[in-house]
Amino acid sequence: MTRKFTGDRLLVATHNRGKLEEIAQLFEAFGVEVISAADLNLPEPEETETTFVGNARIKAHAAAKAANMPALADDSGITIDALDGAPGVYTADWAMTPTGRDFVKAMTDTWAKLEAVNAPCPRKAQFRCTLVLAWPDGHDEVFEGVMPGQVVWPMRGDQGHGYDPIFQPDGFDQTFGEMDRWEKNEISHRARAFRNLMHGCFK
Ligand SMILES: O=c1nc[nH]c2c1ncn2[C@H]1C[C@H](O)[C@@H](COP(=O)(O)OP(=O)(O)OP(=O)(O)O)O1
Ligand SMILES: [Mg+2]
Repeated sequence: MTRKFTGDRLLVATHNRGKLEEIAQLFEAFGVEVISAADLNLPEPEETETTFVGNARIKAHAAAKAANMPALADDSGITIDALDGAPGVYTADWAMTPTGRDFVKAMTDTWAKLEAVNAPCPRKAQFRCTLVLAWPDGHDEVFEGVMPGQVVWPMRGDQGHGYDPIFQPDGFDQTFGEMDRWEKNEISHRARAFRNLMHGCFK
């Protein structure tokens, strides 16, 4: 039996503003208010696992225990076919520089890697999201969402966050970076995982 969430406030175990805004907007329609681990000054645990679900579990359980309330974590990233699924769980790491995250650099490097292997077009890729809802007693529920598409160049659009300007979802002419936040939030990997979460853990 899937455990239900019955509160009207939920802790979201993320330090990523872009993600938080999307998750808050998704919950808004259901009357659930979200607070983030960053707002509560909770520490950012190290993501030492090699899978999305493993890292989502680390973040969700750490926050649920620290705040003694249920917590939702999102671990996500892009998998690119011609790069054998990279960057995958290392999507955020590809943006790391000595002075913090630089996604223009990450997108430029990603494109250079695709050119280097002479990847045929379209350069198929998937955005993936794993959501873990964890309770302080150690129970958790896991939900996933995938949005297939292609990596495009040059970057297009200044909406969204992360790798949005180089990801064009299948069935659309715009990149995630060109879509307004409502549009992206209807079709994204995160929206798809969220729908599964609502079916599983909410009434
Ligand atoms: O919708 C998205 N649009 C563009 N890029 C995205 C998206 N969703 C994930 N991404 C990228 C950003 C980050 O480089 C990585 C997630 O890494 P991930 O560890 O799950 O998140 P994070 O470190 O940014 O925040 P936190 O761990 O505190 O939730 O994938
Ligand atoms: Mg992270």
